[in-house]
Amino acid sequence: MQDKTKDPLPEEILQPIDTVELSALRAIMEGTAKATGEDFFCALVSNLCLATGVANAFIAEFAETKTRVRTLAFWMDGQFIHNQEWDLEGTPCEVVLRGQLCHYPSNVWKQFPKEEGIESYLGVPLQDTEGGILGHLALFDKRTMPSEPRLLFTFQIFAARAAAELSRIRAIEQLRESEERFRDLFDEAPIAYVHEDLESRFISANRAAMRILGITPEQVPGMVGISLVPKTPEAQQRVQEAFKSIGKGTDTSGVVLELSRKDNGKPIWIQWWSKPDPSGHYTRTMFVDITDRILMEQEQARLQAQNQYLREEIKSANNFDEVVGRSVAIQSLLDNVRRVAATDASVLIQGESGTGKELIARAIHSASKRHKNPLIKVNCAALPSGLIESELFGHEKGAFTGAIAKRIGRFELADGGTIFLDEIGEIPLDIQVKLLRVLQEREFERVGGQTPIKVDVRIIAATNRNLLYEVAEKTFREDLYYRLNVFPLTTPPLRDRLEDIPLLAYFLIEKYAPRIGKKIDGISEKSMRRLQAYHWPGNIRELENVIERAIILADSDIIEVDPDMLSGRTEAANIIGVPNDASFEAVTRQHILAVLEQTNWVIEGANGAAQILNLQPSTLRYRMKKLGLAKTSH
Ligand SMILES: Nc1ncnc2c1ncn2[C@@H]1O[C@H](COP(=O)(O)OP(=O)(O)OP(=O)(O)O)[C@@H](O)[C@H]1O
Repeated sequence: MQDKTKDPLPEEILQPIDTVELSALRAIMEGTAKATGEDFFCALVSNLCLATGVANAFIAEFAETKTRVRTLAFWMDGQFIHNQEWDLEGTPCEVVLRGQLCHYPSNVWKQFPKEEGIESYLGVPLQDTEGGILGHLALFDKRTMPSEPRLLFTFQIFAARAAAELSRIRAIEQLRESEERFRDLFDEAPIAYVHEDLESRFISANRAAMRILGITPEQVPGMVGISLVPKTPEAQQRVQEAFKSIGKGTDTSGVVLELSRKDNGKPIWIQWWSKPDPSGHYTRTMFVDITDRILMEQEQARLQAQNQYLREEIKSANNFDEVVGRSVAIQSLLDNVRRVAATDASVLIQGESGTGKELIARAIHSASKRHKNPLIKVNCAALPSGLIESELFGHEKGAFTGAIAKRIGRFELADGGTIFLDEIGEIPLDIQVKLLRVLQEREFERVGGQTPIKVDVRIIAATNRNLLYEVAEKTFREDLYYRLNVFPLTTPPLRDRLEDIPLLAYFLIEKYAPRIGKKIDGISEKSMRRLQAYHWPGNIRELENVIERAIILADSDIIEVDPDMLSGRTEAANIIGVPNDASFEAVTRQHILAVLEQTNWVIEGANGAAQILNLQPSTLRYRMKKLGLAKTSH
C-alpha cells in the first residue's frame, strides 16, 4: 500500500453505542428489504458502505473453479462498478473462502502485496445451511479499520442473508435447468406424452404426441382427446375400457386404441397407458404409435380370409375355364373379352341363366393384368338382403346383433384383383347407393365402421335380368346402371348357336367322363341331332347336366341322350325351338318346374332340384318365389 496518508475510520464505529448499530442495521434493512436476486446484492453492498462508512464492498461467488471468484455486486467509492473476477491466491479473500471470517484492520497491502493501496479488509464467508461455502461478502478500504468493528455482528447477519439469497438463486437456477432438461426429455422423447384433465382436455403434449395425432402446438391447449376416437362401437368400447384401467396399474401392456388423426382423419392405432396425477385432477398419459403393426395384422387377416375364400373356390371350381364355341356369336364375344380385358373398365355381362356369364367374367380376369390377384365372386341372389352389405363391405365387431367378430368383406378380399357381382339385379336399392360410391370413389366403410377403406378393385357384374327395364321400373338405379355398363357384353343363348353343340358336347364328355370314372368315346348321331334340335332353356348348364346324366346312364363307350332327358319336351316342339311363350321368364319357369316335378319338389340334397339346375338352394328358392312357383301353384 503506497498511500500512507490514511485517515482512520470514524471513531463511532469503535464505540459501543447501540443506537449507531441499530440505525445502521435499520438503514441496511430498509435499503435491502424489497430487493431480491442481483438487486439485493447491489442494495446490500451499497447500504453496507453507507451505514458503516467503509468505502468499498462486494459480494462474490466462486467462478468456474474454487481458486477464482467473481463478484455479484461491487460498490466502490460511492458507486457501482462492473463485476470483476480474480484468482484467490495471494489475496485476503483466499482464507475467507476456506470458511473463516478475516479481519485485517490495517496493513493489508503488506501481507498481500497484490492488494496495492488497500489498508484494511473484512471478509465473511457465505455459507449454505449445510456449511458449504458459496462465496463471500467483503469490505475494504484505503483507511485503517477499528480492530474490533462494532458492526461486525450486523455484517454477519447480512452475510447470512446474502448466503440465503445466493442459495435461493442457485436453487432457482437448478430448478430451471432441471425443468429445461425435463422439457427437452418430454419434448424429444420417442414416446408420446400427454397431460390431460379429467374431461380429456389436453394441457400439454410433447412433440411425439403431436406428430402421431396430427396436431400443431397451437391446437394442444383445449384439444379433447376422446374427440379423436372414431364413433364405431368397437372403438368407443375400447376407450371406455381404457378409462376404466386408469391408475389400476394392473395392465402393463397398455390398451390398444383406435384414433383418427386430427389433420387428415387417417386411422391410427396407439398402445396407451395412463395414470392419475397425484392431485387427482389430471391424468398423465403416454402412448406409442402401433399403426404399422396393426395394419400389418389387418393385411394378414385379409390374406387369411382371401386364402380361405380361394381354398373353398378351388374345391368348387371345375378347372375348365375354357370358353368353347366356334359360332360367330361366341367368337365375337371372345373378341370383346380380349379387348376389355386389357383395360380396367367395369363390365356388365348380360345373358340368360347358364349361358356362361361367370365363365366370361373369369376369362376377362384371367386375361387382365390383375390375373395374379384373386377374382372374388359374390352371388347377390344367394344372400339374404340384410347380409349383402356386410358380405360386400365387411363389418366391425358389434356392428349389429350377431356381429361377434370383425369381418372382412368381399371388396377388401378383392383388393388388387377383380370382384364379380353375379345377379347384380338382386341388389337392394340402399346397397346400390353404396356400390355406386365404390365405383366412383373406390372407397367404402365397413358396416358399423367410420374409417373409409380404399380399394383397387375391378368390377364385373352379371345379370340375367333386363336391367334397363329395372331402371324404368325404378328398382335399379340409373346412375349405377350406366356406371356398370361401361362395356356391355351379352352371352348368347345356346339356341342361337346350335352349331356349337357338337363341340360343347365333346368338351363336356371329356370334362365329366373321367370324374364319373367312365371311358366314353362319343355320342350317337341320333342323340347329337336331338341335342341340336332342342331349344335349351337352361343353356349350357342344362347341356352339362344332360351330358353328365347320359354318361352316368351309358352302357357302352357311346352315350345316348333320350328324349325324356330333355325336360320332357317332344322333339317336334323342340325342332321349332321356340315354345309358345318364348319370353325368358316363361321358359325359365317352365324349365324349373320340369326339374322340380322330376325331383318331386325336393330342392336340396344330392338329387334335389338345386343340384340338377346347378344353382344354390337359396337362389333356386328365390327364383321360385319370383316366378310364383309353389307346389300347389302349377
Ligand atoms: N362357352 C362355354 N364353353 C364351355 N362351358 C361353358 C360355356 N359357357 C358356359 N359353360 C359352362 O356352363 C356352366 C354355366 O355357366 P355359367 O355359370 O358361367 O353361366 P351363368 O350365365 O353365369 O349362369 P347363371 O346366370 O345361372 O349364374 C358352367 O359350368 C360353365 O363352365
